Amino acid sequence: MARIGLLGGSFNPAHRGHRRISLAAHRALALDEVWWLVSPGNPLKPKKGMAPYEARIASAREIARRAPIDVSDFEIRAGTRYTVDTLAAIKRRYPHHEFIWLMGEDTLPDFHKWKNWRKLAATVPIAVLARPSYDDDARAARAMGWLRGFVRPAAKAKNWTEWRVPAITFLRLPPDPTSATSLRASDPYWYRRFTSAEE
Ligand SMILES: Nc1ncnc2c1ncn2[C@@H]1O[C@H](COP(=O)(O)OP(=O)(O)OP(=O)(O)O)[C@@H](O)[C@H]1O
Ligand SMILES: O=C(O)c1ccc[n+]([C@@H]2O[C@H](COP(=O)([O-])O)[C@@H](O)[C@H]2O)c1
Repeated sequence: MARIGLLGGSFNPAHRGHRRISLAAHRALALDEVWWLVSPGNPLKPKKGMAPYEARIASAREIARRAPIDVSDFEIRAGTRYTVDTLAAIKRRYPHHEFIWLMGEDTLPDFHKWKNWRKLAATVPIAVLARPSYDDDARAARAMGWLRGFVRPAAKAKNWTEWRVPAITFLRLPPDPTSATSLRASDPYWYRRFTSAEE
């Protein structure tokens, strides 16, 4: 049974923060691998400003080099956009793997807007990864009203495969302030490096 952490994201572009949190989660959760699921399009984010898929996946491959991280276009192949659908499809496709959903603290305040988020939380355990300056918002998140009853101690996080779902744990990882938003602000045309000249 391979133990896989799934980090879904826009990766617009991928950055050092993604790599650091993935490596820290790899250790904290005793994972075999982290899979970066590069999203064809986050249903809650505007399309405007989203670089081509090809560039986002290429940037992810560059950042993930020589790490136990696999960059995946699973959502393109499965035709899924919503995480709850992706998780159902990935569990069907890999019945012998154990999966845990990884998400940064900044995604928790909007988690109650995700499609069937309670069902999602009942599909795989969730590990929330610390992100500088987002911890108060995360604790106060609307979804936490329901999820609070399912919190598991980070000290026992390596036992996640034994948890009955829903289960959510908060990992206090070394903080990394990097964000794709600030990278785009300093280099709006970053994706040109990754797209073919003909385009
Ligand atoms: N520095 C970081 N610390 C903790 N979690 C992070 C960090 N950067 C990204 N994440 C998490 O990784 C996942 C994918 O993030 P995403 O690709 O949206 O990058 P981002 O930097 O948050 O992008 P943007 O600034 O465009 O919103 C999300 O769950 C996000 O919370
Ligand atoms: O399923 C949903 O309704 C849903 C709504 C918003 C975001 N997500 C997922 O959350 C992950 C993080 O997205 P992002 O754009 O913040 O990097 C990515 O895998 C998205 O597909 C999923």
